[in-house]
Amino acid sequence: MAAPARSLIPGPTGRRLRDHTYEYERDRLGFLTRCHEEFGDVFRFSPMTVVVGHPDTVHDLFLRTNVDFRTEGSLFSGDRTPAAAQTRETDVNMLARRKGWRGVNKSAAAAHGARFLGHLDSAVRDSGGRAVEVLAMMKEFFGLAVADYCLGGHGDDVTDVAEAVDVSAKTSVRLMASSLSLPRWLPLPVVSRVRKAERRALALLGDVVAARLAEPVAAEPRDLLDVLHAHLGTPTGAGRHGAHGGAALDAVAIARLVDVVMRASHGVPGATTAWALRELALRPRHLERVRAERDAVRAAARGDHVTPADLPFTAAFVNELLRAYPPTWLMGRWVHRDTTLAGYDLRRGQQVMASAYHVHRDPRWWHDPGEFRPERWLEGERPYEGRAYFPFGAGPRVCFGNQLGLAQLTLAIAWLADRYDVEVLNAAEASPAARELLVPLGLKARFLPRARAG
Ligand code: HEM
Repeated sequence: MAAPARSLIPGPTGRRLRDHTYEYERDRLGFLTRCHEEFGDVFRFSPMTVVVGHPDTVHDLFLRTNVDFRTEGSLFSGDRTPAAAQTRETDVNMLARRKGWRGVNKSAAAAHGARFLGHLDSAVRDSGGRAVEVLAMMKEFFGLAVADYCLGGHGDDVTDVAEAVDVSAKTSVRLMASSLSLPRWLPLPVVSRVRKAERRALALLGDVVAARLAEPVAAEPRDLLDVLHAHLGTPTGAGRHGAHGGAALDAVAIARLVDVVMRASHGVPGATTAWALRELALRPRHLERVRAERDAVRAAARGDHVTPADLPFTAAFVNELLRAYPPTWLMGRWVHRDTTLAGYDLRRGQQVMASAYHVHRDPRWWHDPGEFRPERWLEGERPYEGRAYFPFGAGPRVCFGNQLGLAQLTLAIAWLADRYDVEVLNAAEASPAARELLVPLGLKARFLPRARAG
């Protein structure tokens, strides 16, 4: 017989919540490391926040999402009945996954891949050899790239949407980054700014969606919008997760889904590219291998036609970046109904967090986790025990763009290393900053064209 669940979760005591929050805000990674060492794989950070650190528990949490746990719905949808809005968003999201997965990952990704490096080329050229903030530059570039993937083409309307989503995501960061949950309905100036930016992004997106829906359905989807267009009118609640009748997929739901995709990926691949440039600057032997691999493809007379499969070292380098510096380092779920996890009782409304950063560096599951070693991914065996690697999350809400993200990162890093000498001005100082994403804060670089680029 299973042991009864315990209700008392260990954790720092004796101080008021505010003190722990202060300590956490001063050094988020260090605070969680210390709690983990002292209290083990399940600890309480505040009465409403629990942190889990064992990979099996993390996966249990992820796999039970949409049933016992929920991801946060759109915070800023303007809807005052969050539960209903969340159910609707979950249904639409799950429908897009069921119907669009194949198209999203193959046909639309191939069409997008052909345009992707052109966007990167313009972004780097625009910097004109001047020192730039790498994070800002890469965030903007990937924002445009994801807009292209979702909406296709280079039209001004797509650029306007990318900019509006960028403003909306940046405005909301102040709320999202707060470790204290603010009631979203409070009439605070920051909440109304967030809502205004969100409404503008949705209005622009609505125009692009309406224009596309007026066209005939494309035979081969060129982008995510084509995939969704083909399923206009499909009931969203018909699947396993839609227990609420499921209104038909309509233009509003499509615009919101595209908005979610663009906002969920905001800054994420950009952060990993910034880490890549920092690591390549600190470890020239990795740079040499990335370049040698790209040269080998050229020598095999395939010129510029290169796929991630041609670049195994660069792909391993990307895996190692996502291990050592997972951009979405802390993932959370809300308890949707009273339940148990890892033998502890949880109450509806509590939040459960899992740190990929800590699991990815736990010596119980990894050899030499402190070493940055891409080769570990090329040695034949999986380089970790169990389920100790989850830079994209897992379960029904696993990252929507995981394959796309890996392909984009591998190609972008190989392309940059091949075409440019990237002079990083402060690689050693830009150490991990655990904000809403894990980033090398303040990283600056100059992109100088290489004489020998092909
Ligand atoms: C370095 C690349 C990327 C990383 C590391 C990453 C990571 C993640 C993570 C950790 C989650 C949360 C998963 C969970 O809670 O279980 C997530 C969600 C998501 N990602 Fe990504 N992501 C990346 C790129 C992208 C791209 C390029 C797109 C868009 C095409 C994208 C779209 C999404 C969406 C829509 C969600 C929300 C899924 C949902 O709530 O159902 N991501 N991503």
